[in-house]
Amino acid sequence: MEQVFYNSTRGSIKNISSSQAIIKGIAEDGGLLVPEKFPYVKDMLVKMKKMDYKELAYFIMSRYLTDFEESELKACIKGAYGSKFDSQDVAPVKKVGETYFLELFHGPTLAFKDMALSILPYLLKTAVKKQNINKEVVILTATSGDTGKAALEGFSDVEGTSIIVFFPEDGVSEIQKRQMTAHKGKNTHVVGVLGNFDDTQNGVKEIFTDNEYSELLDKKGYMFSSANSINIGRLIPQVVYYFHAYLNILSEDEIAKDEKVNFVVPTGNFGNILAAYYAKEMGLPINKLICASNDNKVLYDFMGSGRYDRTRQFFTTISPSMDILISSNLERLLFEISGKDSEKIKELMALLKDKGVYDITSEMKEKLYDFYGGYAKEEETKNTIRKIFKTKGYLMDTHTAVAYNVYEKYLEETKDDTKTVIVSTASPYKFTSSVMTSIDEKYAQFSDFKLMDEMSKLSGLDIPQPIKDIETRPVIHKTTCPRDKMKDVVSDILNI
Ligand SMILES: N[C@@H](CCOP(=O)(O)O)C(=O)O
Repeated sequence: MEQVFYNSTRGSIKNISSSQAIIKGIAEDGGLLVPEKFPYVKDMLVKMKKMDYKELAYFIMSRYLTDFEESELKACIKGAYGSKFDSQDVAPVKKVGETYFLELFHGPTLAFKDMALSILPYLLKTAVKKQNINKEVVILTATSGDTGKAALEGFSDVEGTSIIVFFPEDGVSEIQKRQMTAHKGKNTHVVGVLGNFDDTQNGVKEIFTDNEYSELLDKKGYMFSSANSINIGRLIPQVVYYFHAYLNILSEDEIAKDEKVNFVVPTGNFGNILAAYYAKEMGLPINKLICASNDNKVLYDFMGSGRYDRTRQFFTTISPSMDILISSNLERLLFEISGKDSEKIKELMALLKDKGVYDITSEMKEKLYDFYGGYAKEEETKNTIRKIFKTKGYLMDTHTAVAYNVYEKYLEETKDDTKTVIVSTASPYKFTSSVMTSIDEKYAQFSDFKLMDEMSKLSGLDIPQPIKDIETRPVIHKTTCPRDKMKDVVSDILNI
């Protein structure tokens, strides 16, 4: 297999191995680590058709994680995609009307983050061993709702690691919050930040790139890594399910060999849709990557104008995992469409930090051709949930509904009849109140927890096992902190 090395988008790191990249999480210059090239596998799609999820995961991931031995990577995959998923298929594709839903919420925390965070702890542990590191790895995570619980689940009681999750105290659903604050695990810490997700993510990134603090940590026997999609070890496992979805539809003869499909991705931090872009670069026949936003439509505006402008009102919406104005992984796309120009990326990221706004060049904008941006207002999201449930009997969560609504607008505008896959990122059970009141306002009188039963009665879907007893689970993690005290909280937790 051809070796693939990793570079920082901002130029300070060149040619490190995949295990080094996974351990690092983010480069010291604040840049993100990217593969130097994309392995091309289009000619092998027919061969891949016969693979189950684990075989496919090995096929794709082994082309990126080239310093992992076959036995090491296979062990990671086996550990990750087993009994914790409630579907044999791991990521089933459901046809609803003429559209396909790629359901990524069958893992232990009911969101797509499980697809990568089930395997990241295994990859990290293997990488640490390969690099002969004998420090405790502290996983710092910022979450707008879903990553946090998936990371806690993945890293709980993993030897040689501890995990600290920061979430916006008032910016997640009740069920998301309880999933995190009631989480058990000796090495886990959960902290509510008195700010929004951008504050939370910026705070974490500042800690990561504080070199003096890293030195202190090093002396005390610790090192940081990330469970967010800034870590390339989060992103690569996500590429797999785009192939899986395509091959699934191909096997069902819904499309012909080499026929292109569209993917519609509810987007916040840009990791999920970037994984689809990586799949396209690897030769997966993709027509459009439809980037769906909620009222925090910074990406929609960017796709249309080439101007990224985070200086705007931040909205707390019913699709909280997408309430983000600084979309981390866009930096990786900018790097690709600039012709891997790290000087340009440094300039744009400095503008983003200092002024909150940057413009890409017209050449870069042309390369956004693969993408289509759209957004759904709150009422549109609610109407979509109600309409699709009433007309097709399919119950979606709020994030998936944003994607579906944007797809309807795309269809209306383009009349594109390419087969389309909606990426369904979370179970409706994580957002019971928003989903149920979309169907009928009468549900507004019940709490999120009580609505789990109502949802089950209405939809005929069983309450997922991992959250059955969530209402009565005691809250263990009660710490909150202002945005500018996050580093102090980390120091307290680590006792340094
Ligand atoms: N939507 C995310 C925000 C963090 O994104 P990530 O993909 O970088 O982990 C969440 O639910 O926490």
